[in-house]
Amino acid sequence: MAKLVPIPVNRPSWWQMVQWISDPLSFQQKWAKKCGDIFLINLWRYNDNLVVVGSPQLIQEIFNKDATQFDIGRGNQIVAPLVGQNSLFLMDGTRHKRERKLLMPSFHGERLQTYAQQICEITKEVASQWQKDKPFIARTVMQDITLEVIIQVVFGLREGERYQKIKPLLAAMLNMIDSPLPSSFLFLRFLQKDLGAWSPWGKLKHRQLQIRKLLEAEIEDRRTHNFIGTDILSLMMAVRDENGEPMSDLELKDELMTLLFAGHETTATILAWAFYKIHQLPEVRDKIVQELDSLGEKPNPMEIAKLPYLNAVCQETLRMYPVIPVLLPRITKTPMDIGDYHFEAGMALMPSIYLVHYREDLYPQPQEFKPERFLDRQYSPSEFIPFGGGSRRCLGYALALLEMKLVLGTILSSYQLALVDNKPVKIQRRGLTLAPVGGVPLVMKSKRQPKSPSSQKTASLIP
Ligand code: HEM
Repeated sequence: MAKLVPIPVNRPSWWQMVQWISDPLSFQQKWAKKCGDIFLINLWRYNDNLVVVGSPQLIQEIFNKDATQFDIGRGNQIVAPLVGQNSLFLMDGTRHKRERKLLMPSFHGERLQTYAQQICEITKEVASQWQKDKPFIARTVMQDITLEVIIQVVFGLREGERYQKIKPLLAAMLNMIDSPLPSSFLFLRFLQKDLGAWSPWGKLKHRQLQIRKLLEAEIEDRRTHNFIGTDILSLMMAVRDENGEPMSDLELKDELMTLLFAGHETTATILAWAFYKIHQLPEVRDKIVQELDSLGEKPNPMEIAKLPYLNAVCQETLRMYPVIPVLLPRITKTPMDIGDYHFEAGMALMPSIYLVHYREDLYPQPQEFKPERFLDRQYSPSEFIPFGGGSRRCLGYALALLEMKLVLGTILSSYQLALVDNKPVKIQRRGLTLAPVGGVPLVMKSKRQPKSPSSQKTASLIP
């Protein structure tokens, strides 16, 4: 049987680019209805061979294929201006494999447990500044927490001049691409012109250079003083590959930028969505709080991380609100067949988190927030893909999930919060990510004491 090819979206490429930047989810929804699970898009002056894939079967085949059959780093040039050319995002083949092997131990196993207490303390410290009945923006506060987590966990920085400087610089750099119009700078390379410190691109590059200088000074300082801490930077400086080679300074700097960039925006955004849904649906909040109370007054952070309903709420939030619209593009190096489809060399395959997570056959009533679906059913690695899959699966997924649960658990057990108003919150592009418009305004109504387990019926906790 002759193989199929993806149906192209029959609109001008400039129109597709505008839609992709301004509202990538509606764009995908509309064209999936017309063309089915897989279609070809052409983004003006960026790439005319992009294939959006919404079928879990095809995505599983893509994940299963040997990574050497695709160029993935090459397809990620869009992040190069933010993280540098020596970032994991931009690597391919054996270089990518080696770098992942060097970085992976910092994000898994027992290492994670050592970060748990820090995450809870940072959360408590930030929340302690809230005043009763005074509104705050959930996304901003979450960014404060997640940036602090990255700075402490990755750099081991808690005080000092470098610490004071790096936080506002990074927040300012990312805030420069916080809505659709400025985000277009990332997609349109001809706009990336450094016309001095006052031009938008010049300003972004200037801030990036300042951050890189701070990172350079930190690495230098550690070398001079032979400092070895428990943070990720210390591990990165100590690891050796199978030939006994350490990571180069350029790699260290670019990977630090990568972790800063990939590790806190995403987690802050998903936490803001979680607070939104939890406070929109009182029954969800009540169930989480009951579950937290069942652990007693001062639970161990790793006990919080194991709570099943809290875990299901995090998964349902990740399902409903994909932080990025599609996974990293996998560019075919040679012509290849996947499922019933044939792809020529040079096609950029983009598994769509959004299309998969809103499939009626997998997630009945996908527009409804129903954490229970994750208690009732086990989803396969290509049916639930908030962190991607295969050889490029998110390096920080375990840290991100742990952070989500600990931040939610720490705050919900000690504070009664409420949404400032009941207006539905829309999704808007923020650089390469998708974030809630307005950032979810919340207000602290009162502090609360966790109830002792004996004063409640734990049997009724889980639906
Ligand atoms: C809720 C939070 C997060 C979400 C939703 C998320 C999502 C993703 C996704 C979808 C990818 C692409 C995977 C693919 O194409 O298969 C990715 C890659 C990556 N993420 Fe995350 N991420 C999160 C948090 C983090 C954190 C906390 C870190 C590190 C501190 C991190 C570091 C990375 C890195 C380094 C990559 C590139 C991996 C590679 O190319 O090999 N992410 N992430």
